[in-house]
Amino acid sequence: MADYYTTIEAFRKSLEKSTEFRPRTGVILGSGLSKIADSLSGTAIDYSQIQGMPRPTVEGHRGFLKISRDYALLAGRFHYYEGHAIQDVVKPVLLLKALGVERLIVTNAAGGINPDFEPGQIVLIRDHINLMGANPLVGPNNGDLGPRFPDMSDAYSRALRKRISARLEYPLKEGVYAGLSGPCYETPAEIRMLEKIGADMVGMSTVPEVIMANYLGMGTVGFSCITNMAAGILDQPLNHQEVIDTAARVETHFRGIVETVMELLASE
Ligand SMILES: O=P(O)(O)O[C@@H]1C[C@H](O)[C@@H](CO)O1
Ligand SMILES: Nc1nc2[nH]cnc2c(=O)[nH]1
Repeated sequence: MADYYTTIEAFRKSLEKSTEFRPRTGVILGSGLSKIADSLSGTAIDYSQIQGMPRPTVEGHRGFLKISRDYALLAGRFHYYEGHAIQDVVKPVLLLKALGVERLIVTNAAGGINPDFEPGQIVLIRDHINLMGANPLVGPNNGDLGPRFPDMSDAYSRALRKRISARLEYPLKEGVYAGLSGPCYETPAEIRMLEKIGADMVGMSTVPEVIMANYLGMGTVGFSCITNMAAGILDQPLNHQEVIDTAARVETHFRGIVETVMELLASE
């Protein structure tokens, strides 16, 4: 495994110069959702000012950290399909760890497989299926950071999900997120397979981040914004513009949910 301990220490040192905030809650914002970070007060730190932090290359991922007393928001993640090593894909989580974050909210844009879902809907992630073909924990393990064989049976904290559902005015549907490497969207046959193995939505991120967060002992919750129905469900082609447009259309609604959850976690 990459020397994650050294990476976390390097981030800690780099951030010491730019912020004194040490929030307990971290948020990783998915495609087209970075406006949430604009609307919060705090210090903005561009990834270019953080030593060792890669630059995002995908439209909708801007590449800055917004930090306040209670929250650290990352507007920009790294995807395996961009050509980043899987050890770099998890750098946002390592950065949050360096700040002392204990709870993580991950968000993403995803294609809906479950026919009960529709574009624009926000779904609470109950579990995931790792079909990335990679795992950030492969390699020698540093037992000071986490166990060799991490348990993944509560990777999306059941307790936190329960509290979130109780706090929101209406319950969110829950679903299983299948994480594939991308960058192709799926074929209709692949979507039929994913449905059979229990996936409700499909995307190209989140899974490596949640594996790392779970390994490092962060309580994690995740939200998918269903930006499109997955391939073959509707008789229409898929494209990233639709993903960005749908995320933009429901941004205020999504932001309301994420902010409520952030307040809930900060008040504990
Ligand atoms: O970063 P997320 O998972 O929100 O972005 C999804 C997956 C791809 O990057 C992109 C495909 O349109 O949206
Ligand atoms: N893999 C995948 N990722 C997405 N991100 C947003 N929509 C989709 C989709 O349909 N498939």
